[in-house]
Amino acid sequence: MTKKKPLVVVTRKLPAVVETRMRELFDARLNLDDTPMSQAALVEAMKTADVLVPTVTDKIDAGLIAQAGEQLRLIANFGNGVDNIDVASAVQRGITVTNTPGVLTDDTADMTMALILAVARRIAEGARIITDDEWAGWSPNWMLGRRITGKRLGIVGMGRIGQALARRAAAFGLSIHYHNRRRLDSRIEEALDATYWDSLDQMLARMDVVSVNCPHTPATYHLLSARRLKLMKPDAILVNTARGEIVDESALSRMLEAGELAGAGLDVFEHEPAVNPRLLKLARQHRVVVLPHMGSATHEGRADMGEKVIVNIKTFMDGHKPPDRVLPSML
Ligand SMILES: O=CC(=O)O
Repeated sequence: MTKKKPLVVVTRKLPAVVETRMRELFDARLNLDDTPMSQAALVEAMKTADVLVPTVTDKIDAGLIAQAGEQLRLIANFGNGVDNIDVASAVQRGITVTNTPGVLTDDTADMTMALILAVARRIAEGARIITDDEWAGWSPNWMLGRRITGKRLGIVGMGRIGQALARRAAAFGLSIHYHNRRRLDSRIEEALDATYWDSLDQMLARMDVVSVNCPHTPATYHLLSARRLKLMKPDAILVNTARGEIVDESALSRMLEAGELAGAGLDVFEHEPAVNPRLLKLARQHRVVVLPHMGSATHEGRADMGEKVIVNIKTFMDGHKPPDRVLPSML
């Protein structure tokens, strides 16, 4: 007798190659027109699915998890960050949670480096000048940015993405500094030629560029608070490709408006897809470069993320521990 295929509800449209494979392996309920699921549709999915595949745009909170049917055993997130899921509530209810680490490391590190360069070298502003037909010709004192070679980069969160950024930034001549919950193994630290700062406050005060690369958890919410942002040098740049909630956006806007910080590059925001109007104004004045949460957005990355989701579901359904299980203790 053939085993009944698990009912897998996917909340958003995924790459075609992923959806095709999901249809072969599972009783897959796909979101073909990619409209984000309503709360009612999410509740229905929780009540009927064996496996839910949400993304960063779905808030799977304790209230929703409390409505899960008995059969829901796995939430296989299409994404690395799991701050959209109340992992502790899920696990308490016997639901396993998985994510997609590793496959978006390089793409996100690339985008972080791109934002550092974009802010320091005024790339978005220069491109706009051309497309708005405002270029009157080259001149020695025009569109001057900041040299990044020889400057100090402070990485907040030295996991996979932080380390991938460190390798890229070193090639651009930046010296590498980091703050992390746990100090890296000395061999890794040496290979990266990275200086560890036990005190985030002290590191912030000495960096020319600060990059946020830690996960968003209750412990990192507003980690870059008004007080900490004020520690940064006025000619420093802040870049965030992790999660908007880690930086106090209002405090950051205030400092940029007051000229207490040179610039910022932001791929993520506190209330996505809404962007703080003050940040938008700053972006129009070219003191901030803003991007619409596209750090991991490559064709290859999305296909790889889908493959990870499939492997997690398949392994779990075959009765084994899925490779990317997330436990509350990891957060
Ligand atoms: O932001 C994207 C992710 O966490 O996968």
